[in-house]
Amino acid sequence: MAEQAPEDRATEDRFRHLRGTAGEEQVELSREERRFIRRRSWWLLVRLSEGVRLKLLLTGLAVLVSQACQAATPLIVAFAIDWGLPRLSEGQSSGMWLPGIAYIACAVIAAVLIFLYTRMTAEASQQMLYRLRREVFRKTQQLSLDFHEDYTSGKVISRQTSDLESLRELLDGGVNSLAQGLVFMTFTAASIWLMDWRSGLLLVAAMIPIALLARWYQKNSEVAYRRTRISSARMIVHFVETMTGIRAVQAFRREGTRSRQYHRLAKTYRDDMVRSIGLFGVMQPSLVLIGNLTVTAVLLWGGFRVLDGGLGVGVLVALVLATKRAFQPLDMIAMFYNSLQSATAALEKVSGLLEEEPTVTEAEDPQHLEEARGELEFTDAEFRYPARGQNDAGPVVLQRMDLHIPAGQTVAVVGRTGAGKSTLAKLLARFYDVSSGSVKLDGIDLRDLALEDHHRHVAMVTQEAFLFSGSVRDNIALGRPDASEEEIIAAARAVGVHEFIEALPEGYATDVATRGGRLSAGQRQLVSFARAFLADPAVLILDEATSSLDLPSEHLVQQGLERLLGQRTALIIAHRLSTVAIADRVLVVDEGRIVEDGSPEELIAAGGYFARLHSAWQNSLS
Ligand SMILES: Nc1ncnc2c1ncn2[C@@H]1O[C@H](COP(=O)(O)OP(=O)(O)OP(=O)(O)O)[C@@H](O)[C@H]1O
Repeated sequence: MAEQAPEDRATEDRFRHLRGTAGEEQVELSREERRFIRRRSWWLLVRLSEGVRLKLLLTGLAVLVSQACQAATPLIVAFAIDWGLPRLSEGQSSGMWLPGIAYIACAVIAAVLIFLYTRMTAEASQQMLYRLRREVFRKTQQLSLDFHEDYTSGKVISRQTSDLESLRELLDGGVNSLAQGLVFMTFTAASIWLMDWRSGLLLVAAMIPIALLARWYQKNSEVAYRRTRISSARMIVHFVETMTGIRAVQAFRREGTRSRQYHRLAKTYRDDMVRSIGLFGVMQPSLVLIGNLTVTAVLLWGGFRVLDGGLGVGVLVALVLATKRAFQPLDMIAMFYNSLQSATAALEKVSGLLEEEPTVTEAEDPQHLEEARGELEFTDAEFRYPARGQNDAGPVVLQRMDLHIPAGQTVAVVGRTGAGKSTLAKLLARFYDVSSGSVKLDGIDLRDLALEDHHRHVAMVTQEAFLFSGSVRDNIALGRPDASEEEIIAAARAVGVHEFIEALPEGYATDVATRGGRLSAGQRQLVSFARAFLADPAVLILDEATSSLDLPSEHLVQQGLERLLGQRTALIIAHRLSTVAIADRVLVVDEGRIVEDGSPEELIAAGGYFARLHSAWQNSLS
């Protein structure tokens, strides 16, 4: 698999609890767990760098040469003072122009290379982020419904936004600063060694406390940043949930409670961030202090040696300059380290998400079905909802069901809430696969049917009748973007929504998200019927929720529905008995079993659950 680091089976089993998004909230990790997750994260980065590696190499080279040029400047100063000045005083002009030309050449080369590598880094890092954004989007769209029902859109949003932002900070500026800083420090340190090895020793001594400090920071900030990723995701989840459920929030006056919960989450995030940045706040000044103490030591020791005549003044000036400059990049490196820790925590989460695999997949060698009649068959079909992250699946929701629906039949499914009606629809739409037994369309097991053919032949119109921002026309043509204007209008006419659309401010071109294009629940339902009509599937599944409709529009929807059904096979999760009237057959589902099956008249005559439901409905009408 392209998205996974190559590893053996034993490792796979040992770290099952960290696979994919499982264990995402675990903050403290053992050494081995840490290594496993790190490997996955770095593997992702390596994969993303495909195609830009040459650019990265050239960037590295450009950084190397430009920093060498910059590090050479103190040497040129020393050369100018100790070699150039005496010659100049003897009247030789070469004492001035030789160091002058060398200095200018170094400055120009460095400037040109800095321009080049800044550009190349931006191109390489943006290319990597572009790939990652696309991958995260593609993956989250691909993942089956069980993943989304468990993971929530808030978490996906936090992966796609705040986590990728952390990575952007690192790739955009961080890597550049690190390469620049390291190369600059190495060259400057080398030039110090060349000028005076004793001062070089002081520099090496300074590396000891720096290494200890870095170790301390890494250990602590890793955990701290992991915490910030978790608290940031929780905050975003709460925000997204509140906004998507804003109607319920306002209807039940939950604003205060939701705000208080959000404040708590935002406070935790703030505290986690302060803790992480606080660690950086200790490391950075400590580095500056170590740097300044080293400069003082070089100055003092060098000063005494100048007095003794053991060191030239020019060399001492160059040494102090170089030592000061050698520590300058530490600031940048520390910042890099900080963004590295933050990005690594983000990368852990993103690489986990990319490791997830859809549970509903296409067979290796799928069967094709050009034209479908629409015959459906459930054989010994049992279903449990998968319990993600746990070993056992949930309780049995559908109990070994046998059901045959001939092509063209309209079947209404009724039953108590939680009986398993929607589950039946979800299995037909292949949002899930049965746990055992089979579901077949025209004799082909849905698991063996090519996904494209399944999508073409089986369409589901959901309760929410979701419309995407864009024109009414585009919304109708969702399942068949190549449909002609005439076909779109014909579909709208068929379900009886054409006149209404024509009356909109810009007709079919009206944007459904704008004020003039905002549609009522019934109108949205009709547009979604037109969409399904245009897609022309052999099997239509309707999870209808029309309780919000007033009577006239309910009548309109009813008419639209009848025209939509036509000769298709239809499974209607019926919440209103007026819909059941148009069904050829009614199934009463209870606790995952079909307990009554027959025409509406037969079931009324039989005097069971459906008969009671029907008489209650009759009473409510009279
Ligand atoms: N994603 C899920 N994960 C786990 N259990 C689920 C999930 N969705 C539904 N269930 C459970 O499966 C059972 C059947 O649910 P289903 O949605 O099919 O009922 P329904 O008959 O359509 O109910 P309603 O009329 O209220 O929509 C219920 O007990 C429910 O709690």
